[in-house]
Amino acid sequence: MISRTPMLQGGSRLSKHWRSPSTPLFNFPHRLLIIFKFSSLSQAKGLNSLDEECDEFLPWLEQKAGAKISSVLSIGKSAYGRSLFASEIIRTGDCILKVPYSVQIAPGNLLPKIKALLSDKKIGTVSKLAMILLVEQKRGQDSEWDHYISCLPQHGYIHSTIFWSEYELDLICQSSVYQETVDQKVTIEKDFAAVMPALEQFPELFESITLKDFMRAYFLVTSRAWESTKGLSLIPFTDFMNHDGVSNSIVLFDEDKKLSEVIADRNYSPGEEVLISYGKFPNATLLLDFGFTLPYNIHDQVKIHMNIPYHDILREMKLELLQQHPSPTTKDAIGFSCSEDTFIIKSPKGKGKGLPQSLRAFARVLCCTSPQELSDLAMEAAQTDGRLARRPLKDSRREFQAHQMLLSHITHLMQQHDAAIKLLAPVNFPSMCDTFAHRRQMAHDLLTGELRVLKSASTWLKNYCAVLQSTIHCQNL
Ligand SMILES: C[S@@+](CC[C@H](N)C(=O)[O-])C[C@H]1O[C@@H](n2cnc3c(N)ncnc32)[C@H](O)[C@@H]1O
Repeated sequence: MISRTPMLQGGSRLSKHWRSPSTPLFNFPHRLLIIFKFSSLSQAKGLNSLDEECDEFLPWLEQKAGAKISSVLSIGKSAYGRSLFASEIIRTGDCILKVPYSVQIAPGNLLPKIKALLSDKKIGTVSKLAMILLVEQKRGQDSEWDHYISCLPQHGYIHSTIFWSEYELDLICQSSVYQETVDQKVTIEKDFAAVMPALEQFPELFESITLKDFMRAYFLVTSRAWESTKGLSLIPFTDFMNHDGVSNSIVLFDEDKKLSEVIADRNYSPGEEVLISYGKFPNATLLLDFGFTLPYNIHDQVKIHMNIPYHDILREMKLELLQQHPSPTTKDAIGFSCSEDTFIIKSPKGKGKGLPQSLRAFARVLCCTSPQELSDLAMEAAQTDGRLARRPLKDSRREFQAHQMLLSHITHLMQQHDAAIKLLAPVNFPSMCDTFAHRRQMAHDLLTGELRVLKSASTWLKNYCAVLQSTIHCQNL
């Protein structure tokens, strides 16, 4: 989520931005063991047990910070792994935790000798943070972060698609996540190659660290770090909070007080799992960067690619026209800019159709059949705000053809998604191993979410085409 400003964003009162021992020292009132009342998500998932492995975590972190971090939250286990639970009544607007920057892990924490080796601009901040995790992990109990590092999930609990087998990945080959996963793995491999000199120079710190270890560390960063104006950082304790797609609580950064904090967006009873929003992420992002999906994600979207075919004799002219009149850059849910032939269809909100202007403009250009039609588009752009084919074409017949072409492209994608989803059923086959069943379920969530978005775009296009058809019919009378 990192380089893409995920858990990394926010919007807030503060600065604005974008994840053992057994003595029960816990600040968890014993009465809660008896009076847990679960509701909402935690109830639905039937959860919360005390996390004894983490009993000493909060006292350790508070001691390290020299400050109280939270008096209303306790660490427990939920269906989503570790999580934070209300240990007292929490009311909307309460500040539930404050984590000083001094106990956050940022690339600046790298040992100076390693920092110098990693100064190469090609090595991203995610990889640098990953290196810190690897160094600290290697130091074991000698590490000042041992309490934290030993609480981080191990391989078996990680389900990002970068860890999926080829067979598992094939389940989602209809989704852009497939290619994004391939690309992400290439990036990680390149970064691993780039950090190799550091690994080799300090065998005492990095001996026997494999690409798989590096990938896990990389994933831990993408799934648990936040980006703020001060850069990327892992925020212990805060990163035990799980994601709720409709929560309005986000992690806030107070530059003056040099701390991160979270404000409750609703009331919680003791024992309830306290959730935050990592960002308005579609399942595609949740799956790749965090290794989970939501069964129904209101932020779902579909990335589609459309090209001007090589056999189109107007191809060069069309490309030139599109380059001269670029549409506003398409951004995906996490603010990543998409290339000119990639378009994002979103879940429609309110009256919105979810289809981006840029895609409709592209379709209008694509459907031009003569140089004259193309120069009409250029003229129209010059007469308005300079954007190409932003408004409906004056010629309803051409407008109809462009949207009909879009409709048939989307219909084709729907058929492919539909077929892929059918192959996934039944999702919970008794003989399937847990990991595979879980990943199939996530593939199912991803593809059904994308299909839902495609269907709503298709419905809008059908209606629009029907209106255009009747206009053409009237004009012909
Ligand atoms: C920032 S960490 C949260 C703490 C984490 N549960 C743990 O055990 O340390 C993010 C990870 O929690 C899990 N997670 C968070 N929200 C989830 C959700 N709504 N559904 C399923 N898994 C979730 C995913 O494994 C994700 O990679």
